Amino acid sequence: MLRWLTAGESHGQGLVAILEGLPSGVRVTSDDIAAALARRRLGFGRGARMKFEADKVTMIGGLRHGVTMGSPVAIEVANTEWPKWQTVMSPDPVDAEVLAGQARNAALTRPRPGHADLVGMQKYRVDEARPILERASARETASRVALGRVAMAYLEQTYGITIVSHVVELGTVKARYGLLPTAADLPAIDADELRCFDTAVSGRMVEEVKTAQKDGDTLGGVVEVLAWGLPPGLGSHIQGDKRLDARLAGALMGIQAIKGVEVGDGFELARTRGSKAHDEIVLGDGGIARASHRAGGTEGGMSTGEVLRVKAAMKPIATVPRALRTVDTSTGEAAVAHHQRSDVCAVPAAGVVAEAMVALVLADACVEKFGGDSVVEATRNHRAYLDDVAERGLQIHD
Ligand SMILES: Cc1cc2nc3c(=O)[nH]c(=O)nc-3n(C[C@H](O)[C@H](O)[C@H](O)COP(=O)(O)O)c2cc1C
Ligand SMILES: C=C(O[C@@H]1CC(C(=O)O)=C[C@@H](OP(=O)(O)O)[C@H]1O)C(=O)O
Repeated sequence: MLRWLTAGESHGQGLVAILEGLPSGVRVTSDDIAAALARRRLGFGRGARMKFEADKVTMIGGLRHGVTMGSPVAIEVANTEWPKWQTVMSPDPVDAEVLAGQARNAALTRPRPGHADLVGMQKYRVDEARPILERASARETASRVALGRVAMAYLEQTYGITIVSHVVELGTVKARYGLLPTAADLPAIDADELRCFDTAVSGRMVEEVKTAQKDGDTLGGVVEVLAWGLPPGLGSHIQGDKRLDARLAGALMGIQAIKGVEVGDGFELARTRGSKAHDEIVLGDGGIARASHRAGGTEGGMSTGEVLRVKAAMKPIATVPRALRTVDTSTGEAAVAHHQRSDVCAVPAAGVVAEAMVALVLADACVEKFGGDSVVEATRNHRAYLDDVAERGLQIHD
């Protein structure tokens, strides 16, 4: 079993992340992780903080000379903003007079609709939103992307699995494309830092963000994560919590602001008759084949061996510049929500986080299916399983 955990606040000293259960022999470096973190900062419409803050990565444990040892991988992502916040966010007590002189310490008593502020104040018995928003903030996703990069290295090197995300909807703009059969078919387009594989559509998405920004508004959208090279049989039908689709949905919904998940043609299938909804099993050139790919790569809670396709819907950013109505909890009077600098749109970044979560779930399912304390052992188990499926005439030929 793979286990992961993160800690740290948005304006704290840094984030820490631990991943336990990977075999030895996975090659990954702090540069690989820094590159993954750099991708998460991209996307047109992100706020000023993305420009002036750097993600400083330190590998704390689990690796030696760029190779995992089988021990827990521990990563620190330092917040380079920390010097400005070290009094306000000090873990140790700070003199009240010193704190009073800090503008950053002003009590946040005008909770933002759509963020964790109000319910967090109710639940954790605090009189302002700072202790809540610090952890609710999607800054935390940097630590999950760091772990996801390690999981991706394991998936690529052991099983040849590739994972990619792209933006399929941003505000009212939709991207249209056919099903991409292999990762190699992806055009290498990252237009205007919007990870959308259709340049024309990317341009319209950028305009959508600019217009929202001009209007003092924010945007959400939909990202899709695709994974190639999965073996059949990851996950299981035998218990709800073992189902691969359930595990993917839980992990994607665990990303800040994700409000919907779809596997394959999900919601569209609900509107389609059974005769048109399922992927018929037919005789292809080499043996068994599928006539279509609507299910998105899972059946019965197990990977089918086809391209995995999952979508995640992100609601618009909660910190709306043209601030929304709220109540000032210190006076009990009507007010507008507190607003600081903020992202207008973080959909492409959410795609990078979604990739990381898919990688962690798939890595967990692979560890469960193929075991092995080293990459060599896991690779051998994987090969033997695929050979057996092929010998029994059950391999899918697309
Ligand atoms: C990559 C990313 C960046 C985000 N940036 C912001 C932001 O700048 N301002 C904001 O108010 N919310 C932002 N959010 C959304 C909030 O983190 C989220 O709305 C909040 O944690 C409340 O959780 P909920 O939306 O799931 O209810 C971001 C989310 C993600 C995934
Ligand atoms: C810091 C990151 O995202 C932050 C996520 C976030 C939120 O409320 O979720 C609010 C913003 O923080 P701040 O208000 O300090 O500018 C984003 O910048 C990051 O992704 O690294």
